[in-house]
This record gives sequence, structure tokens and C-alpha cells, in this order.
Amino acid sequence: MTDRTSPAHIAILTVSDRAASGEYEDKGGPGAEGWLRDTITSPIEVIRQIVPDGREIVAEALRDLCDNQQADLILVTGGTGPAPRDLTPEAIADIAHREYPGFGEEMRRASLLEVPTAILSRQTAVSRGKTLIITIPGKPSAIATCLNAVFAAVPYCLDLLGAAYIETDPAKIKAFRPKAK
Ligand SMILES: Nc1ncnc2c1ncn2[C@@H]1O[C@H](COP(=O)(O)OP(=O)(O)OP(=O)(O)O)[C@@H](O)[C@H]1O
Ligand SMILES: Nc1nc2c(c(=O)[nH]1)N[C@H]1C(S)=C(S)[C@@H](COP(=O)(O)O)O[C@H]1N2
Repeated sequence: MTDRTSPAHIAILTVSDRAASGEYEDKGGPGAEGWLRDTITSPIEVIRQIVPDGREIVAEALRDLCDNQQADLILVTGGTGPAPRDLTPEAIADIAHREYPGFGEEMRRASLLEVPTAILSRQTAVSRGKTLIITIPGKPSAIATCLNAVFAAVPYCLDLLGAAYIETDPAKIKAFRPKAK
């Protein structure tokens, strides 16, 4: 049975050459953390990291967050598009144990209501061990759009993976657990 007393460990990984170099201030990491803190009512610990685009650097950051830091949930923003240096999906494929394509389908569907270029994102969700990893486009406004679209399924997904138990504010996201534990 999932431990309901320990805080969930959540990591936010910003993948952006320009945010990593300081060319612009990272808005993705703080935006994602703000969304999580507004939505999740159970205890959470959040860590944020910024790395430049790149298959190996992103894969290595994710391996460390999953295997050494035991993150329950990781949000990755950026690097999901078609540009040559957008290699987040390749890094995800390198470290994933299982893929959940429904996340990408639903996030793109929601984003398409805002921008026609939403189809350019190769975003998805995967698990590695007990960690669920969700990828989101780098545009900061995509965070709320994408998380609002899929987060109702995240608490139960974490339950099934054996990760931390989380609760959400039903006014923001009504978590759906088909089998009450
Ligand atoms: N981490 C971020 N913080 C603030 N703004 C961002 C961030 N990532 C992307 N953006 C904004 O979204 C727009 C589209 O992002 P783009 O696809 O170019 O970024 P990326 O490939 O994810 O990151 P980069 O080009 O820096 O490596 C950018 O012009 C930028 O204004
Ligand atoms: N909600 C939302 N989704 C979006 C966008 C956006 O502005 N809002 N931008 C699109 C664009 S223009 C691109 S190129 C892809 C990939 O973005 P990334 O490389 O920053 O991950 O996400 C797409 N999905």
C-alpha cells in the first residue's frame, strides 16, 4: 500500500539552451512549480533543474532524478519540437521503461485549441521504475494547458506505479481513482 505520510518528491527539469545560458530567465520551472503548489494539497517537495538541450545531458539528468533522487513525478519542459537541438523525446526514449501515449494525445488536443503549431510537439509521458515523467513544450503558457488536460489521471497513475500518494484540490483538478484504496 502506498505510504500516505511521506511527501511526494517532484522534480521539474527545464530543457532550454537559452534559459541554461542565462540569455533569458527561466519561466517554465517557476510556472510549473506554481501550478503544482496551487493544485496538490498533500505534502510535496519540489526540486528544479535547468539543462541545455541535448540527448545525453537530458537523459543523464533524468536517470539521476529517477534512480538516485527517487523522484515520484518529473515534469520536463522544452525541447519537444522539430528543431535540430530539440532532443527531449530522444532522451526520454533512452531512459523510459514504458510509454503512456494518451498523455501526449490529450495534451496536444488541448493545446490545439490554442495554437495550430501544437501538433509540432512530440510530448508524451513515460515511466522509469516508480517515476512518472511528463514532457511539456517550452512555452511557459503550455504548462497550465497541458497539466490541466491530463492531471486528473496522475494521482492514480502514481498509485499504480507504487510512487507517492498525492491529493489534489478538487476545485482545480478532480483526481480520478477508479478503485478507492
Ligand atoms: N524555460 C523558458 N522560460 C521562458 N520562456 C521560455 C522557456 N522555454 C521557452 N520559452 C519561450 O517559448 C518560446 C518557444 O520556445 P522554443 O521552442 O524556442 O524553446 P526551447 O527549444 O524549448 O528552448 P531554447 O530555444 O531556449 O533551447 C521561446 O521563444 C521563449 O520565448
Ligand atoms: N500549449 C501550447 N502548446 C504548444 C505551443 C504553445 O505555444 N502552447 N507551441 C508549439 C510549438 S510552436 C512547438 S515548436 C512545440 C515544441 O516546443 P518545444 O520545443 O519548446 O518543446 O510545442 C507546441 N505546443
